[in-house]
Amino acid sequence: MTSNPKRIICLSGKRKSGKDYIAELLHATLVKSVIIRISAPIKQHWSESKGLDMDQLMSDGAYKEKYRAEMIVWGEEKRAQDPNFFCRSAIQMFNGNDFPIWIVSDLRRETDLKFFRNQYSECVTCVRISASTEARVKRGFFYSAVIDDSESENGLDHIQDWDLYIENDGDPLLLKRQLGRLIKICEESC
Ligand SMILES: Nc1ncnc2c1ncn2[C@@H]1O[C@H](COP(=O)(O)OP(=O)(O)OP(=O)(O)O)[C@@H](O)[C@H]1O
Ligand SMILES: C[C@@](O)(CCOP(=O)(O)O)CC(=O)O
Repeated sequence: MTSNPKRIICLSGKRKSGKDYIAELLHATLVKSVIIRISAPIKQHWSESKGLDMDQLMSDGAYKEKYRAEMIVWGEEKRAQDPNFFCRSAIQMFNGNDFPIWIVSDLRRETDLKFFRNQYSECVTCVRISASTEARVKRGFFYSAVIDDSESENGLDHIQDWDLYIENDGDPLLLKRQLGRLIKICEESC
């Protein structure tokens, strides 16, 4: 029987706020961690059914932006049948139960937040990452109503009880200090 996970860090924030960047920084320090990407099963389905490049869909380049709106629609159809489908699939896909620390890199919807807070209430830390529009634009963000006014981007805007907030506007010292708090929480849990 597995006693994992010991700690789950759930990251949320708008696109280009730095969720993946921060997930990677945490993962590099926390040797017993795995990054779980809720979007990965969606991208896997898209790469397989449409012949798209999975590596590019998973990366931070412009390629995935071409397909984002369509992937959102497809994902929402699946979620309407089973809201937790992608959370469960992603945990399985990344072999979550083999790792004590999970870094969930992309909470976007209230159903995602509730899934982790309800299923793993004793060990979950939910983090909201923010970045100025200016910083996000420098990282490749451009406004598109169909994406940026949708639940995928705004589904967690109303949440007030985040366990921790991270400002990721490009100040490396501030970021280091904020990540230090998360790393401590993880180390104390193992
Ligand atoms: N603090 C930072 N310093 C330097 N580069 C950064 C920082 N934060 C993010 N970036 C860069 O900005 C780009 C976008 O960041 P990232 O992919 O982490 O955002 P995201 O929130 O995961 O976006 P998306 O929702 O589109 O996946 C990446 O190229 C990343 O390396
Ligand atoms: C389609 C979608 O999963 C793409 C997310 O890609 P990323 O986390 O921004 O790399 C967004 C969504 O599910 O709403």
